[in-house]
Amino acid sequence: MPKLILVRHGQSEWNLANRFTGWWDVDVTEKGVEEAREAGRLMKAKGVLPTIAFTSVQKRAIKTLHLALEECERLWIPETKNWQLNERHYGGLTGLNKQETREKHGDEQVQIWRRSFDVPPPEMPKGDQYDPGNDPRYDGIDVPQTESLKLTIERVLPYWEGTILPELEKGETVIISAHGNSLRALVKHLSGISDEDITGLEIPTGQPIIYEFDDAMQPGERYYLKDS
Ligand SMILES: O=C(O)[C@@H](CO)OP(=O)(O)O
Repeated sequence: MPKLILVRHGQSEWNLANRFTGWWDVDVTEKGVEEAREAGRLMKAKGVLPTIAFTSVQKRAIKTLHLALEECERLWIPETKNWQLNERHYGGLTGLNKQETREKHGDEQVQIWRRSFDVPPPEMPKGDQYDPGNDPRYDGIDVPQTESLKLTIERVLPYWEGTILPELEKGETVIISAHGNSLRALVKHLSGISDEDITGLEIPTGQPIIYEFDDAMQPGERYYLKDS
């Protein structure tokens, strides 16, 4: 049965600093490095070994992938990076401290920006210090100025359907190393979670999530590898 492994990057510097991150390219912390390595050790111990890898163009996800693959001795597998697996773009909130933003705008507003299905955060002004628009990795890409989960789904799912799913159909064991909200987008689709219920779903850092696909390429119940 083809298997899909989803892993959110290990703790990032801005997870630790409690700042809205989005497309800003922060590194993993020491704890994040250890979480990533532990994910790889777990895959090795459980014998769930990826044969092909996908990740975003953000170093916290790329490094997590490499650290995990190193631990399970799979650094050699083919790997593709694509911006469509990036974290949701946090718009004008990027760089702000989450607690200070709650104090300024209230808990309810911040929760809407963070977890509502289709309300995007305020747009990032052009030329903002955290605007990745001129970064060469985004050449030829229409970099968004903000994204809701709905907008994130609109660019994650075409990549899933056009590029990743065909690899599973060939029988590959696929690992995707990505981000809290790009993975929420995928899990919403694969587990058929409603627009209302997705607001309550959190994806922990460095914990491999598994889907097994049947002959008709229908995903089973997702589970945490540590619980299997
Ligand atoms: O800051 C971010 O980009 C994300 C992930 O850390 O935060 P949130 O939990 O608010 O979606």
